[in-house]
Amino acid sequence: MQSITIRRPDDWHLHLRDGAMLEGVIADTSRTFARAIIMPNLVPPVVTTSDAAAYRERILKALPDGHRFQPLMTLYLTEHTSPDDVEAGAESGLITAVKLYPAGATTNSHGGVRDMEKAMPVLERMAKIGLPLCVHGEVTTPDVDIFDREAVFIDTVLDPLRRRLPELKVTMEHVTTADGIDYIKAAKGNLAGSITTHHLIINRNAILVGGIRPHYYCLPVAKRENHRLALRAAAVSGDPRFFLGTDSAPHVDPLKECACGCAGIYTSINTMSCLAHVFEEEGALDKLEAFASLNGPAWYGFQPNEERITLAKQAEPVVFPAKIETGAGPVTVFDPMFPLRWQVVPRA
Ligand SMILES: NC(=O)N[C@@H](CC(=O)O)C(=O)O
Ligand SMILES: [Zn+2]
Ligand SMILES: [Zn+2]
Repeated sequence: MQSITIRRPDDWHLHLRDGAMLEGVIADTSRTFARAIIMPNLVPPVVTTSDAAAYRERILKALPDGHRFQPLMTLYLTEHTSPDDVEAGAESGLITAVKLYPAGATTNSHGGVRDMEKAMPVLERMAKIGLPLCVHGEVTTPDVDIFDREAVFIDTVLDPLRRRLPELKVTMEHVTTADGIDYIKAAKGNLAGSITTHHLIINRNAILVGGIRPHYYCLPVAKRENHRLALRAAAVSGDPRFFLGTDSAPHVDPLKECACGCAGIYTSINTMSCLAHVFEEEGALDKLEAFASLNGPAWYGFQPNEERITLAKQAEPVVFPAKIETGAGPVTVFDPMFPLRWQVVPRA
């Protein structure tokens, strides 16, 4: 049987939500991942250091017995965020990054930033203390086509910001375009990108061909095939600027299967199986560890995990549930549309 052993992976972009949903999903991450950057787009969002401390406690309380997992907390950047609060959070080790959501860009982002000028004092402080900014890189102006929003964000928001504050460390999260990959590769430093599992597997046809399929709808929306291929090439390249951020984003099925469905794909439970498949297909299983376990910690200034996990290739397809049941309701699991054979060997 073929198998591969890598350092325990981390997830550098994860939505755990709160309450019954948090309790229903956390084990799917903590079973496999040692750490994750936790997105702050709750309702209401995690905006202050004390909000983040309280949310961290709720996450730790929801952890199943015997699971060791470190939530890395982020703050949701608003036009009123206090630079001193951010600095205090970073100093204490509680805060790993600050998250920029352009207002209206995605789920629960209405309180995000409208006028970048108003966020400059916080961004300047972050540049000074070396705290990374994570960005949802899409413009929200209605005249920009939804498939172009990432590329236009790079030109009109990200590049001007990086020219103005070259010392600021920026993570372009869930990169979905060749434009994003090229922009990161061309940067002289202080820029990296996370890539999701699902964007390595689906292109926009998955959402629209043969009927509208809400469980393949997420933001940034999946793009054309040439973009998917560019993401794959970057992910399997070993280039330290690219790493895994699953963006696993659970919504209960009724909120996805309706006239105006939420954006988000749930991949926590089968991400490593999907990734091993993708990396094997690309002839790059030897680069899986860099993507899932080494590049992320190096970028965020952590040591890689000492513990290892083993993935074993099974003769028969590995079956994941079509849905998980949570106290908040059922959540459909990402279906990669091919049989999965790689399985994380359970801890002894
Ligand atoms: N990715 C998504 O489609 N949805 C995320 C928000 C986000 O990461 O943009 C969510 O919170 O549901
Ligand atoms: Zn996002
Ligand atoms: Zn996200």
